[in-house]
Amino acid sequence: MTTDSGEAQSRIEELRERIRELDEKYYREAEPEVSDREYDRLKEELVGLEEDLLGEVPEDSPSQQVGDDRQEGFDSYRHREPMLSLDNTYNQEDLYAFDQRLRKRFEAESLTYTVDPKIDGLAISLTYEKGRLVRAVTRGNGTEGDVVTANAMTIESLPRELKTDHPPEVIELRGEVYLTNDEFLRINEEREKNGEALYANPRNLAAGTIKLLDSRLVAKRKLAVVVYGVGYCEPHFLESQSQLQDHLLEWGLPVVERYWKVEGIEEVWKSIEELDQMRVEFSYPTDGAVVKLNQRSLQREAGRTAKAPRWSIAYKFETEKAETTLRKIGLQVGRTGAVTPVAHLDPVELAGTTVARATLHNEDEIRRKDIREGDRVLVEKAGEIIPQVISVDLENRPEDSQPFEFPKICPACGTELKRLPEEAVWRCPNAAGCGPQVRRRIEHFGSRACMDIENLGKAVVDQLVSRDLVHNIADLYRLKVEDLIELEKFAQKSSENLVNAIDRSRETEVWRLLHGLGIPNVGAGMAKDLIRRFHSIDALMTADEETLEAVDGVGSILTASIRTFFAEPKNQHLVDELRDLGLRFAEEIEEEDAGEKPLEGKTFVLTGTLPTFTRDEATAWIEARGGRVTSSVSKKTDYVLAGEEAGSKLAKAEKLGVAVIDEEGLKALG
Ligand SMILES: NC(=O)c1ccc[n+]([C@@H]2O[C@H](COP(=O)([O-])OP(=O)(O)OC[C@H]3O[C@@H](n4cnc5c(N)ncnc54)[C@H](O)[C@@H]3O)[C@@H](O)[C@H]2O)c1
Ligand SMILES: [Zn+2]
Repeated sequence: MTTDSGEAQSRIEELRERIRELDEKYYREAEPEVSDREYDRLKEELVGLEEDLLGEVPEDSPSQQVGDDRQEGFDSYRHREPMLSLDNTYNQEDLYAFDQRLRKRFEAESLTYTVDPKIDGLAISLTYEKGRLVRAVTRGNGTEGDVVTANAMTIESLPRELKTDHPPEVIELRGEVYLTNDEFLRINEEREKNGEALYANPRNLAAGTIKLLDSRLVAKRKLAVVVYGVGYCEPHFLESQSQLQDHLLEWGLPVVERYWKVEGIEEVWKSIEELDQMRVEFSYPTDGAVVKLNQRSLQREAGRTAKAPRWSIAYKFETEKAETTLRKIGLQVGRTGAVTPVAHLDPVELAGTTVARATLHNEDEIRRKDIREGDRVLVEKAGEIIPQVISVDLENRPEDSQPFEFPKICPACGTELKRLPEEAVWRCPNAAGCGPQVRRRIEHFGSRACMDIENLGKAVVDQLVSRDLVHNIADLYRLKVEDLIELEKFAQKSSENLVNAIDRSRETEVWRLLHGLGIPNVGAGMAKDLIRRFHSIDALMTADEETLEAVDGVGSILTASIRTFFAEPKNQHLVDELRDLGLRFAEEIEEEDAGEKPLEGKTFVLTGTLPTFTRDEATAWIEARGGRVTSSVSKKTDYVLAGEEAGSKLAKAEKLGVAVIDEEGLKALG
């Protein structure tokens, strides 16, 4: 092997690994690390190298696979027809080449196509049997997806029945679940008020929402859907894409705002340009156009690859970019000690706003792109709120430029930074003594989303910390009126008010205290769920992994996060101090719970949708009677409580010979 091909080989390996990593973040966690444009560029590079070096693109390359969105906690369903991805391109030549391939294949002068907006949401398959909606399933790995029927049912515009007297026996329709731009902004604003992390864009928020395990939470976010395709239909009667569009409309389904049926690729191109002009007016985010061969018979003949149909292509619109100079790489210390690099830029206009800062994500990202202070850089904003640095102009790099060395000590307190092997971030471990961390923790603790202590704002916290009056949240409860009078803008009355407000917070709801502790990944909603389940901070502290993971919405990251927090001696000490200071640690438990324990020692697993109980309610009911609920079926499971649409867990129970009961059966046990 020559050095060149050796280099190409190692770049291929590197790209494959990176793409797998980004797929995991995007599809399963709904938290992309880079913009879509940047991801697509990496894929383009990979395909190019694979073609050059190997002569063809191997089927098991991540460039040829449909990203997998399946998650724990859902039953799975096998699509009658696979749900594929689409080949995509950002350039006109590829689009014309697509047309040329098809014309050659069919020996035709010109072909009829449809052009749709490409909605930036997530794909969903909707099965109607005899006209009735029976199932909604995510794309999953293309062959098998997660059943999300209950969540899809919260979508107001999704008809339960097709408006026709002659519905097909079975039809699997394909569409996109999305959030309008307005709803996205509304939810993020609310999250900001509550001190919760913001979502990067509507697509990720929609993807995260459809996968919530509690449909009542889904209902609070107004998901919407648009239907644009068909996977399977019995009997086969649809002859073209345009005929399908007519039926969708007639059946009362929400369809794309506008679609074009045109002759030949020139017309396709014109429609795409027209779409690009008008799409700003659409209520949903779009990132391109989807071109489809109109005739179904030709579609079938054209066939598909493992990843995408050969009769369709997505043309994606470029995102705006701007070039500027990166002056300095700064560091920010967050509430949980994460140290994030930030690019300080010469201000530049981008997509209607002035950009002076851009995120650099983490050390690996800086190294990967070899970003240095003084570089000319390209920044872009692709549906995301925060701009990113996408590349560096290596040719115009100043001669004296130096690679960026990620600092080894905290810029705020000088403590040596730590990086866990499974994490990409460096953290300052000095939670108790690092200025910005201490300030942000105390601010967070006093905020409306936590203890709701009036007048304990940022300016006050800054003074308390810099005057050495407060070093941690427990110190707040030791403050005296005399201490506060010394502060700027404080007098006798206002000092008394603050001391009283702090004092009153001792009695507040327990979830507020839990949220205020600042455990990474535990937001207000999660804190409520945890307290509803465990009733006290102490019970949560001693809960084992299995019990934690059985709580709706708690996965392995959250479990690790909670257990790591309470395992830290400094945090244990803080919790002890708060207890001694008289803060409320436990909710009162209803009478019922103190009574008999007929389910003592019994382990349950829940699956499917129950007729009257939600999952949380069923869990609480079982626990109140001494039983335990866990997440996966094993020989140790005593009962599987199965509702409608129960899937793989039920099958497993039957295989292991575990007793299966329904809600009635459960009530009979208690
Ligand atoms: N930022 C990241 O880290 C990251 C990671 C993985 C994937 N991605 C993004 O996701 C893309 C790959 O995702 P994908 O496989 O879902 O492909 P895709 O989104 O490029 O295209 C296929 C999908 O388009 C959707 N679609 C929307 N409107 C449609 C219409 N009118 N007709 C037909 N289909 C329509 C369907 O859901 C279909 O599954 C990448 O190109 C990239 O942009 C980003
Ligand atoms: Zn520090």
